[in-house]
Amino acid sequence: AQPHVVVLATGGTIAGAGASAANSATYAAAKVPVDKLLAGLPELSSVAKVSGEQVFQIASESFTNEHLLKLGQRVSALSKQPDVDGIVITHGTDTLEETAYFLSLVVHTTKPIVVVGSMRPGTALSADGALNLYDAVSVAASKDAAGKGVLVTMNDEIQSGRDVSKTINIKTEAFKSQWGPLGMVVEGKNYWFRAPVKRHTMNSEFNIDDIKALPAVDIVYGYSNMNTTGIEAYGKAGVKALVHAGTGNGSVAAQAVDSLKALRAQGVQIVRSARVPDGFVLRNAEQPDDKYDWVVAHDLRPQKARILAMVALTKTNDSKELQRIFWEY
Ligand SMILES: NC(=O)CC[C@H](N)C(=O)O
Repeated sequence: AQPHVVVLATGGTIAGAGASAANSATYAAAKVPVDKLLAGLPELSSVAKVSGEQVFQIASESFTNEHLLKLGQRVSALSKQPDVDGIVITHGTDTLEETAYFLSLVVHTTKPIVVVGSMRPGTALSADGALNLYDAVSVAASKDAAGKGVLVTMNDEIQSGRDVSKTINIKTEAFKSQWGPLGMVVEGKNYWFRAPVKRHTMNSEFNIDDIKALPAVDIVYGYSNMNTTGIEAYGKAGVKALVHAGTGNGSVAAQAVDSLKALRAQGVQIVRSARVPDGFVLRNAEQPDDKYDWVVAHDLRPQKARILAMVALTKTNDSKELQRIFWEY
């Protein structure tokens, strides 16, 4: 029998519609319902038995923690169904990487989970959504995609949901990872070149089935002439961890160091990340993390560090444990 793939639709440009075929950038996201998306792609029937569910119909910049929890719970429930072989999530590209990383941390399954979006609406010339979705379904339907964590199929590539980020807001070649794609998908066949080594899905100590709420974790951005208003406001608002998107190797302005130390003294976890797109933050370089009891974000960009900090804080508020988790995931 054909593999059964469930497509969970959440909105984004892959469900977008513009006024004319020349509108590649000006259009409304989250318009086309999942049934119509699937009906427009009859080629899927040769790859898998596909069923669709409309979970949300939103632009991904409006995703909240409640959306993450609801989606995670649905993916987890489906992954336990013996009649489901793989799951695809259609998603806006703006925060797609955050959702993909979240799912890779909390869903316990070896079944393929693939998150997919598009850069142009289906109404545009050279729309990319149809092929991206076809690739997502074919990867989700394939046995060789099992146990590789949550994947992202964009632009013929199979990326690790942990590593990949949106790097440009115009071209279809938008999703990149400094560590490279895991493989490519061409005409329904997967070509693998590497596998992730960080803990995910079946090997994660976190499980969506045990997570009822996510703690408040926010991000402050580092820049010259930085002021400390934001740091202090987040502290007053009761944030549980604050991610600092530092300059260079996660460096922190002197006045911000004082504010962050004061927050740490109140029990807030400080996660030192970097605003540069690539590389990774070294512990005790640029700032004495041991002395200040701060955590470094390893190679996670600020928005991904926020996701991991939220998930980790559901289990521990010990800074040494948090740092271990940041090295391992
Ligand atoms: N290319 C896109 O999907 C961007 C559309 C919208 N801002 C979203 O993220 O949902």
